[in-house]
Amino acid sequence: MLHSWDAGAVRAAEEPLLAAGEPLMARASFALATRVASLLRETRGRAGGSRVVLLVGSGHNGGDALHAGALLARRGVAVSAVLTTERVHAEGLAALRAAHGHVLAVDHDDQAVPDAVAAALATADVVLDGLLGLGGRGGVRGPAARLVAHVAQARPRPVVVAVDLPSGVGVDDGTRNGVVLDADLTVTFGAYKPALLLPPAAAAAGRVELVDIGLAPAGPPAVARLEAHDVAALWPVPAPDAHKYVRGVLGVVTGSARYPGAAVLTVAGAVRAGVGMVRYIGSAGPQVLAAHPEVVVGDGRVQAWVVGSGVAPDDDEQRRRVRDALVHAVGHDEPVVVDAGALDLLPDAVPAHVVLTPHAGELAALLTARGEHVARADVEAAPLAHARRAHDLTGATVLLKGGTTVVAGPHGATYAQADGPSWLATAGAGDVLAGVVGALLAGRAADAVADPTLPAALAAAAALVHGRAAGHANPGGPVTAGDVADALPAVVAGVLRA
Ligand SMILES: NC(=O)C1=CN([C@@H]2O[C@H](COP(=O)(O)OP(=O)(O)OC[C@H]3O[C@@H](n4cnc5c(N)ncnc54)[C@H](O)[C@@H]3O)[C@@H](O)[C@H]2O)[C@H](O)CC1
Ligand SMILES: [K+]
Repeated sequence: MLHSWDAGAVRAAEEPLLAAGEPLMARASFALATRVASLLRETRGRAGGSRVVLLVGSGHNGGDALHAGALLARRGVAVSAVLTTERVHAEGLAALRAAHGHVLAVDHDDQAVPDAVAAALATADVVLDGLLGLGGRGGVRGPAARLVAHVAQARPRPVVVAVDLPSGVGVDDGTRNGVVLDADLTVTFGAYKPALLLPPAAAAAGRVELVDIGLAPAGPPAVARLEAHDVAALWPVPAPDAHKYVRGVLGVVTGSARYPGAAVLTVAGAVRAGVGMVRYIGSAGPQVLAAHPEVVVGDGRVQAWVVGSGVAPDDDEQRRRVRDALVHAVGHDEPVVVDAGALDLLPDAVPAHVVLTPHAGELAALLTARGEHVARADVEAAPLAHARRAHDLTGATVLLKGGTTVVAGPHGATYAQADGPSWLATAGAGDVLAGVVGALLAGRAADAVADPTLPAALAAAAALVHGRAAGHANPGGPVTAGDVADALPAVVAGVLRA
């Protein structure tokens, strides 16, 4: 599992170490310089003779960049530091000067990037972004913002290495504030920060390498990301004496006359993820049976539910069945996945074993219906904040679908899963995901009710398997929702071997 800690927790962890005189910045900058040197060797054959430009802000992040620059300069790299403020880390600047690094400055009042700076950037093999780190508040401003825009537009673009974090991201909430310098590599110190896992900021980080500088953040992580072996530990694997009823029966109230395919796909997700049995309720029975003869059509005892995928707003009969299922599920402590056309039927307050699976537009509508006036773009700009808001307002566990799927549950349980290719953004993929979440809730229904943080972990596990199934179905190319479902058994088997 990848864990990330917010700025407050990282600072709390660093405090006693700094008080004890531990050389944290020396460790960080040494690791940074080592990584940049090996990057230069990979791209240019050797580090000596190459050119590195440091973008330096006022804080310790700039200090890291300056110290790393000094170390690189001593290895024969031509290093130029661009100071974006008069107030930069004094010791780092002295080290760079002593190593014969070149120092340039941008004028606060000058609207343009000075020629000398533009020339250094034009020939740089690597640009080190040391503008803002853990202490960054809001976007990059002033001359630093002009520099970032200049580098972002440069063609060819130099390789960008972010120091600790890409400058301009919201460290704890994963937002992007104005111009952000997209990095190819981020070398981060001591612990992952939430922005390195959360959308949309995480996309700016490129590859992330974590450097151990001796920090041990305490308390629960802010955001986690499951890996295959975590999912293996969560997955309901049948005991040797299992039969279909103990493995979990899933009630599925999805699809409508207008969207029968959604019923077929939700069921496909559930049966291929390994649920014991599916009971389908709705008008798409014939289509479901044609595709999945193992399904039982009609009412009966279930351990968990999936409701709403492909339920058209004008299908009164199916909406009544959804409402009945929701009332039954909440009243009988049965976990339930509430998708698409069922989201507007959600009761005001529900337990955490009710798992909502909206996309950004649906989450905006759900919040707006509860008086928040949120647009889809607001959700996309700050997915975690909105998923958490929806959890706070409803009590439900919220899985927000997107290129990176964010899950927010009780007691701060938060996951960000980025397991699927962009090809997964295809019609019906969400229906399959709802089925996979349902299968996991049915298989671990009693646990999911007893431990309110478990539904979030199960939802994240479903997102991992669903994302990987898309990659497995057709590596590097397009997939249909049906292909994703078909790939599930092999992906689950692979995950269980992890
Ligand atoms: N975590 C650790 O144990 C270690 C961290 N290191 C590095 O230190 C930075 C954090 O340093 P800090 O000085 O606290 O913060 P910043 O470098 O991000 O700079 C803050 C600085 O900038 C000003 N500021 C804030 N927001 C803006 C803005 N939008 N525009 C302009 N200026 C802004 C603010 O007032 C401060 O003066 C961490 O990321 C690591 O890189 C250590 O080197 C190793 C140990
Ligand atoms: K940075």
